[in-house]
Amino acid sequence: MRAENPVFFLDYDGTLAPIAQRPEEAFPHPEAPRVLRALMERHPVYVVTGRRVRGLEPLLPLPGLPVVGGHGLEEGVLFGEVRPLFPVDLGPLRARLPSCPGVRVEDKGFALALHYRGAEDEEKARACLEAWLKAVEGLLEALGLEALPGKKVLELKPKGVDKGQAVLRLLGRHPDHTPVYIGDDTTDEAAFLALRGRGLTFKVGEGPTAAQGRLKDVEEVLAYLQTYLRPTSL
Ligand SMILES: O=P(O)(O)OC[C@H]1O[C@H](O[C@H]2O[C@H](CO)[C@@H](O)[C@H](O)[C@H]2O)[C@H](O)[C@@H](O)[C@@H]1O
Repeated sequence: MRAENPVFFLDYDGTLAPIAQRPEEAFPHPEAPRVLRALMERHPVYVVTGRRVRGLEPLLPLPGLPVVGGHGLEEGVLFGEVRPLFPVDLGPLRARLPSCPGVRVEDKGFALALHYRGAEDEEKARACLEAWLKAVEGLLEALGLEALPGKKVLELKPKGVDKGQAVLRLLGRHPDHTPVYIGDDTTDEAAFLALRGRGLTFKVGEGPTAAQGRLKDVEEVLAYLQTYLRPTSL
């Protein structure tokens, strides 16, 4: 399945980079920088990630690559300007962080990611986070925040901002293009739903999804993207 005149929306973790034990160790597939550079010369390309835009720079050395960070909370280009899109105050939540053994806090400024990957007992850490979530329900409501579960992570971020909304905003800038969205996580489902009937969507890996197609792993993602680098037959 290949789109004519595509605009690419690519998730990072689990899509361009295999999942790693810690966020800072999630290096892209060795082919990813070359393929992305070549794609960018031919078509519009955006990375749509839950990470901070700046957080991608040490991993993906592609100056000028457009990135939507924080599931739509900020937008910019790698090694260039980045602008926040929504106001957020996480101060009161920072004062109520959970004390769950093995849970690591990634403070992105506009969102908190509570990671339990690698905890000695991941299930216990997840259950502890659930209990904490119940305890801070009222505070989240008052701050206009919501919890977004991802791969062994629970993210607290402003309500109503998601990759679906982000991708529709970006697509508005490319009205004559066909969106191709590839992602692996539950957080990508909002984009799959938003793009229903408008382009091509691919879920990476197993699990229920609203995407139309499936790619087995990061290796298959790169192989698929490379099909857009071959000359088309006349
Ligand atoms: O939207 P994405 O590009 O998929 O980013 C989602 C989150 O990715 C990172 O966490 C995930 O990947 C880590 C590295 O592989 C892994 O250790 C962790 O368990 C995953 O949840 C990142 O740290 C988060 O900020 C992103 O929101």
